[in-house]
Amino acid sequence: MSALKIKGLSLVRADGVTLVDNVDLALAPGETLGIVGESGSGKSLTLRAILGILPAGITATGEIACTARTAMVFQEPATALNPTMRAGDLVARVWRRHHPGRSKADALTAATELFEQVGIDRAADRLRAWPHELSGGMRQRVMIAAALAAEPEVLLCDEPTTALDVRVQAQILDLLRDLVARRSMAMIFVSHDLAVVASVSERLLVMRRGEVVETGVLTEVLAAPAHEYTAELLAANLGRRLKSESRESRESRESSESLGSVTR
Ligand SMILES: Nc1ncnc2c1ncn2[C@@H]1O[C@H](COP(=O)(O)OP(=O)(O)OP(=O)(O)O)[C@@H](O)[C@H]1O
Repeated sequence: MSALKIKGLSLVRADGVTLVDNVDLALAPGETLGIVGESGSGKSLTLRAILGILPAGITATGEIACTARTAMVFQEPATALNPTMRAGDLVARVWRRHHPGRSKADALTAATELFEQVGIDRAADRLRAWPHELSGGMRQRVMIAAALAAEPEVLLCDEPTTALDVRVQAQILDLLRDLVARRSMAMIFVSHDLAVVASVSERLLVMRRGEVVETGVLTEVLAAPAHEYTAELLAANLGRRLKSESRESRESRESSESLGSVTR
């Protein structure tokens, strides 16, 4: 049984331009699916269609069957968080919406526990922080805590690490992997970055210009991409990794050389 099944989803702009074309997708309970594709390929709109929050003027046709509770983590925690609401209140508010009749005190206790689960230290203090007092990584942890407050069975993540530096990005990816495993939650993770998607996904779906060009088990797609575009993404990714590896080895050589000159 699928937690989510999409059949023939098309999204069309008011002027008749097709933005997403005949997308099929299925997600089993507990499964992680990565959607990769260049900017404008229709990844975000597909997620928005699942949640029923399409921008005005875009019409959907096709079928979306979703029996699971869903919650979304957006790309930009700086703008997605309400600047006039303390971090704890934001999470507590989402929790209360999903636990009607429970007290504000219960909600704050739940928010503290959620902060701890997403690795926010000094959780009780941080509940009172304003978004602008938190780092980008901490803000994204708050957004994840708010999503978890809805107790989702499917977590939808739209470029959740793109605005973060590489070190913090790795921490958030670790956190998501851990949460998905601990909660047996399914996840759809969207990014333009194949390496990022590959680090959290069991299955991969490749989109280009609104169409699905390839889908399959991640390791199989990476080992033998069937579509030229997937092969291009893979080659670009390998190239980038090689470049960053050679930069790291140059930097570590330089730092050991400068260490050598100090000790000499
Ligand atoms: N509100 C909107 N009104 C009209 N067109 C839109 C709207 N939002 C997105 N589009 C168009 O739909 C197409 C798909 O956009 P979408 O945001 O889903 O792409 P994406 O793959 O998520 O890329 P990105 O990572 O840049 O967001 C693009 O051509 C985009 O310009």
